[in-house]
Amino acid sequence: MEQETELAPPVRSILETARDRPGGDRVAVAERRSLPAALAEAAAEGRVPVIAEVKPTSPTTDGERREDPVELAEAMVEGGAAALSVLTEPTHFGGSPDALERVRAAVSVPVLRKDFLLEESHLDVVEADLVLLIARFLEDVEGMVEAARDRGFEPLVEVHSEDELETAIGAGAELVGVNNRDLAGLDVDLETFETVAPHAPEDVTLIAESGISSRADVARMRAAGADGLLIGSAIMAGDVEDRTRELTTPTASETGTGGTA
Ligand SMILES: O=P(O)(O)OC[C@@H](O)[C@@H](O)c1c[nH]c2ccccc12
Repeated sequence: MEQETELAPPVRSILETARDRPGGDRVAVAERRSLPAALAEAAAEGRVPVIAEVKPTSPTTDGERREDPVELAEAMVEGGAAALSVLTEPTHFGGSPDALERVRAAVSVPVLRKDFLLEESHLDVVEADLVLLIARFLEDVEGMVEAARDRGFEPLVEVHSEDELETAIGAGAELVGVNNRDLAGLDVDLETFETVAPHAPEDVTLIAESGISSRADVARMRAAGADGLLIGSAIMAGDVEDRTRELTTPTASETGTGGTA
């Protein structure tokens, strides 16, 4: 794990509170919904495979969306989202395990639990189809990958560099998210995905995370090899259904009919 002094102050504070948050009783998912299958299905139906994120607020967002997360989630699915991500971090993102539980009961697409999970017991707070594991914050990525699978949750291992990608692959990750946002400075650069993606083995499902805000960004990440795109702020910033529909509609270059994004 990196020196935490290198991290942006909000991220340090998130980690401090995450460490102290209680674990739960062991929960296991009854029937897991497959992310790769959902992404492939969306693509086969002519939609860009997007994981839309219910993210009420964040350290880099002004204000907070206070609607019922279930309403937001249903609007995202209506707008064409292949899967959903739900923040469960309460102090900096306005999330909750309860929101995830209710969203998962209301929709039939796979749902990712988005949080800063630092130890095994944190996995036991709520059921999800997928859990985010941030390589940078874990000493034993492989241990957490196994602990997640053991409970029936598929791990999505988040990386930000080629080194972390190697760690993730070495730990047995089959789903890898490349975060375009640097958790040290919180700045976003889509080149991160473009730089890291070519080093991933073919059989890994690759997700481009963060900073995707237009159809041009979507086309750029798809061209760089993203099997799926994780989009939060750009969808949460407007009418959620309309924004999701816009970002899941392929540009001419992606449908192969020519033209540019
Ligand atoms: O809102 P954006 O820029 O579309 O990003 C979504 C998602 O990638 C981002 O919320 C995220 C990626 N990794 C994280 C880890 C923790 C908290 C949040 C995140």
